[in-house]
Amino acid sequence: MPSIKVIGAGLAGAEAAWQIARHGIEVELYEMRPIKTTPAHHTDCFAELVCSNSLKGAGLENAAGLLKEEMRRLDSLLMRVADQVAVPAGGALAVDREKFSASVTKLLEEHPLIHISRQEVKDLPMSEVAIVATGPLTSDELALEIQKMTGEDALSFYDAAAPIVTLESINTDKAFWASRYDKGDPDYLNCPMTEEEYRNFYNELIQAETAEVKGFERSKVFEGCMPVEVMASRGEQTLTFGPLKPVGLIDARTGKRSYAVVQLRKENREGTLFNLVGFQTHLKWGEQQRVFRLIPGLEQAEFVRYGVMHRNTFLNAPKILKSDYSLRQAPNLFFAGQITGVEGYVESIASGLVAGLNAVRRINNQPTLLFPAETALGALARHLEGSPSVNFQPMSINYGLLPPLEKRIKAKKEKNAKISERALAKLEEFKAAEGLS
Ligand SMILES: Cc1cc2nc3c(=O)[nH]c(=O)nc-3n(C[C@H](O)[C@H](O)[C@H](O)COP(=O)(O)OP(=O)(O)OC[C@H]3O[C@@H](n4cnc5c(N)ncnc54)[C@H](O)[C@@H]3O)c2cc1C
Repeated sequence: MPSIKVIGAGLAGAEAAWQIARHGIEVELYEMRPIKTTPAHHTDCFAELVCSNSLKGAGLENAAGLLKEEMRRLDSLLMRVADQVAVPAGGALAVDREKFSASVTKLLEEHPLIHISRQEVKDLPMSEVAIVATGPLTSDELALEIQKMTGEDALSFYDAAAPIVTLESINTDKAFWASRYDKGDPDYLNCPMTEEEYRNFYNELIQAETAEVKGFERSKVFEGCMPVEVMASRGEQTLTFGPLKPVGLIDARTGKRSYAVVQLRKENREGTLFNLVGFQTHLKWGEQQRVFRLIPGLEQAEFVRYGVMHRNTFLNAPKILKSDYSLRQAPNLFFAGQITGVEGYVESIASGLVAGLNAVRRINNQPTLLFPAETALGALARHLEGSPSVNFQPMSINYGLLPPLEKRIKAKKEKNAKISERALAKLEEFKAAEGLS
């Protein structure tokens, strides 16, 4: 009996394994947890939701809702289980995370065609048909293998996030509302610094203790999400030409420009939370509180989230993958999930579904599938071809062709429902033509 290897039983791998098995093909499913875990996972279950329990919008007038509906129509296991364990969440599909992953695990474990090995895979299977779905936290050794194989020297990057503070804890006697050059509404809160205050802040910042991030190298951070302390270490004035630049920010109360300004931007619609713009950081949490409270106006700041940094492994998909999720240089090897550059739970599951179907096609010597561009699945797959909205940055790659659809969704719900209707009709046509059930 031919079989297909699936490496990683996260969201993409679990869905891919199911799709393969339901086509009557044996699956060897490899998962390294609990023998080796990742910094984000907490359980040994498959398809663990590592952070939020939301699978985004449920309605058909939004892109994520359409993507989920298309998956249901292709007998997605994860969608079926999600619907069974849904919890009330307004217009979103949210799930009981424990029931969700426990149920997926049980169904895969009980499937007669799925053989599970709890072990870390360290080599890429080159001769047989296989899917790599090891996620943004792919184990180091395998990541190195992928890097060697693809020749990419930019497989692994680090994402950093800025801290968030409450509005009520900001001293608005010191901070002032304005947007740079008075463009648009004065939506930012600005904390002005004198030269002395800046120097004091700068000296504390460059000496503050950072949290340890295994394997972190400064060279592997995108300029766009460079931690503030790393940027500061380039020179005393770097921040005043970067996130703390004072140009175009005049405090109406004094009519003057300050030596440096820290800007805070609304984090939520209610405007009760603000993030420190450009303050991505991996300082220790206690140090974040100590140093950032030196900023005038933030002396009493209450931090609802501290800045964090995590590894994010992904491929330069437009360069090395085909839009059927296979590797250009090794067509039997497919990639799925966040490692391909897709962002989010739902998108990871969807890529696993399509990669699973295509691996089946490959082993049966049939041409692989390319879903029509009008469908959400087709739009998602096209991010692999490097459609214009795709750039080589983690967490910024969305649906490829879907943003225009999403824009239209905002404009008119009814119109969007029609777009979705057409997408689903196209999907049904495609299913019939390709003999998909
Ligand atoms: C910290 C964090 C928070 C996130 N929060 C959200 C969120 O709230 N909402 C959202 O939509 N998206 C979120 N994402 C993004 C993304 O949707 C998830 O990471 C998603 O789980 C990706 O699915 P995946 O299948 O690609 O990877 P995963 O679900 O991570 O699955 C990969 C699996 O492969 C296993 N594995 C790794 N290496 C090996 C190996 N060598 N051998 C065997 N097994 C291996 C891992 O143990 C894991 O089980 C988050 C990502 C991170 C890192």
